[in-house]
Amino acid sequence: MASGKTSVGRALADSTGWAFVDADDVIVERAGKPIHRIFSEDGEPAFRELESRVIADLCAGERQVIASGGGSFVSPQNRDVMLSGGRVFFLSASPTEILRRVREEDAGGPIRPLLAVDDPEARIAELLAQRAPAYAQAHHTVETDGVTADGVAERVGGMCGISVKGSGG
Ligand SMILES: Nc1ncnc2c1ncn2[C@@H]1O[C@H](COP(=O)(O)OP(=O)(O)O)[C@@H](O)[C@H]1O
Ligand SMILES: O=C(O)C1=C[C@@H](OP(=O)(O)O)[C@@H](O)[C@H](O)C1
Repeated sequence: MASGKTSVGRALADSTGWAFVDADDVIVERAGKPIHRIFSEDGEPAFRELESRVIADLCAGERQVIASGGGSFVSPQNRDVMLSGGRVFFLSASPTEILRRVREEDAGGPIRPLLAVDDPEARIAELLAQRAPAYAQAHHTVETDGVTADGVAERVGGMCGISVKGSGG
């Protein structure tokens, strides 16, 4: 969540001419409702099922940068599809930084469903701890605290031999 997948993914896509696809956007399109309503009306298991179908469909494509929701890499099935379909980057951020970014982004809108709790920072820390073994299986991990989104894109691009346009940091 708010690790910079969309910002970084778009910058990489712009620099390569590849398509940028946000898996959450495809989920919303297919469900015909926003993520917070999928969670509240259909439940998290229904969201995860739809997410798996979307990940499988997207990973069958080529020449694209895919940003997928922070929970998508937890499922072993999704992980296999993603790891065999391309290069997987885990963008890491601390709970404090994630909460700062989420608050800035979600100001006035519905909070991400998994963070609609009394202590969202503790919840983020808990989710990161639970998911750490899964995230450790990504091909690469990039720390993003204290680095701008452009700076992260430049680092990821560098690891792929891509010069990222317009990076300022
Ligand atoms: N490295 C970064 N440093 C500071 N803010 C960032 C960084 N990456 C993303 N952001 C900001 O955090 C918010 C979430 O970023 P986004 O790219 O949508 O993340 P994700 O797709 O992982 O949820 C946005 O407001 C974005 O501008
Ligand atoms: O971490 C998660 O389980 C989720 C992260 C969200 O995506 P972002 O990582 O883009 O916020 C979205 O898929 C959904 O709210 C569940």
